[in-house]
Amino acid sequence: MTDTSNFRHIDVALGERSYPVWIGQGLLDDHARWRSALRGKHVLVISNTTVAPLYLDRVAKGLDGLRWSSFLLDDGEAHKTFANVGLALDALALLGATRDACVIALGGGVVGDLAGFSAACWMRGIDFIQMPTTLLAMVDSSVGGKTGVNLPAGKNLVGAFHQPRAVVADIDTLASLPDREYRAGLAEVVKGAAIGDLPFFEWLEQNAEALAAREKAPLIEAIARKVRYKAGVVARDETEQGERALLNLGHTFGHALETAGKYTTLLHGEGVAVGMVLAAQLSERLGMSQAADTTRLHRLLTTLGLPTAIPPGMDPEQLLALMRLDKKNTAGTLRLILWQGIGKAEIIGGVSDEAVLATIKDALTT
Ligand SMILES: NC(=O)c1ccc[n+]([C@@H]2O[C@H](COP(=O)([O-])OP(=O)(O)OC[C@H]3O[C@@H](n4cnc5c(N)ncnc54)[C@H](O)[C@@H]3O)[C@@H](O)[C@H]2O)c1
Ligand SMILES: O=C(O)C(=O)C[C@@H](O)[C@H](O)[C@H](O)COP(=O)(O)O
Ligand SMILES: [Zn+2]
Repeated sequence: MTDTSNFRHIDVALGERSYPVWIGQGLLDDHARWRSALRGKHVLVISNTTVAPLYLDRVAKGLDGLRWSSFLLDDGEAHKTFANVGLALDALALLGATRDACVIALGGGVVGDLAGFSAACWMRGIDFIQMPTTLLAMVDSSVGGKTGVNLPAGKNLVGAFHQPRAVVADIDTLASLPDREYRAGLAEVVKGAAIGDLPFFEWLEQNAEALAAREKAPLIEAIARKVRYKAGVVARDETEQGERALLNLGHTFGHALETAGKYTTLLHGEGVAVGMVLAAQLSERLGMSQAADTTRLHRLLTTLGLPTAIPPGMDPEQLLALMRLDKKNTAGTLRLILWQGIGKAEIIGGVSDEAVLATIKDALTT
């Protein structure tokens, strides 16, 4: 059952489509709570071959009396593909899922993004519930309704905004999460603070060692603060007409680094960590921010055990070409989230290729 002392409830306020984010211990077994978000009789649980053996049984116990099946992805970013969306839709067809069916996404961000997109596509949109099992998915990907898949040409190039009905973040599942994945999740926590919450950034600096050591109290506090921050941004700008783009700090560089490394070199959160440092360095080059802020960002990421340097062997021109396919760009110009210092970010258009290339080349040589 849910341990109430560590329980948090945060709403994503979107009118009739508002939904709760429940954060706590034992939530996968709190069937009455999450079953309240189910409407029909059909459920497809989408997970992967690593997470399902660990946690699917606990979810399955809550599906008594329903018609349900599961669809398991192979593990890894390389499987966040259109082909797998097709197979997930086939699984919904085989189940006979009607419009009141629900998809449950049990896993990290890869599972959540693909499951959410499958739900958005089936019969032009059915319900889904996020059950994130990585730190990154708890603090970021399960909240806000960005769903989608990668193409060989780049990350997340196909997708839809489709909000979940509920987010069930059972932090007990983090016990089995490898350290490297845990640290990658912390990068998206730092991002939220770096964009728009100076007091949170200062709190992270004070609690960095405890967070790196996975201490429970600061961890719950960090998850809740990041989710509350993101929920506010999403409520104000659901479809990224303005402010929401700031959540992309570090991502134009980061996605290019992930794609260039064929998803085997850097995890998403690691790409975001390196990308935030590059965005800070580019901002300095353009006279928008101070070296002292870049140093603080660098120090916090390092204390949390995150990479801050471009992996060896990356080609600056290839990275720039990948950055040109970023969704924030407009005809002919690169638009990036740049940094004005801790807690302040801005979307800037017309960034020159020269400035981006010089930033990447400097980072590769220092
Ligand atoms: N939609 C959004 O707003 C959004 C936000 C951030 C990231 N993303 C996307 O999320 C993805 C990254 O998500 P991620 O970092 O969770 O990666 P992931 O989904 O690949 O999960 C990381 C690894 O941890 C394993 N795992 C998951 N839960 C586990 C557990 N409890 N115990 C043991 N192993 C576990 C997975 O099998 C995988 O190997 C990327 O595709 C990224 O683009 C989306
Ligand atoms: O929720 C958002 O908005 C984000 O940008 C969150 C990011 O951390 C996340 O990686 C997202 O998937 C990036 O989206 P994209 O629009 O750059 O594909
Ligand atoms: Zn991200």
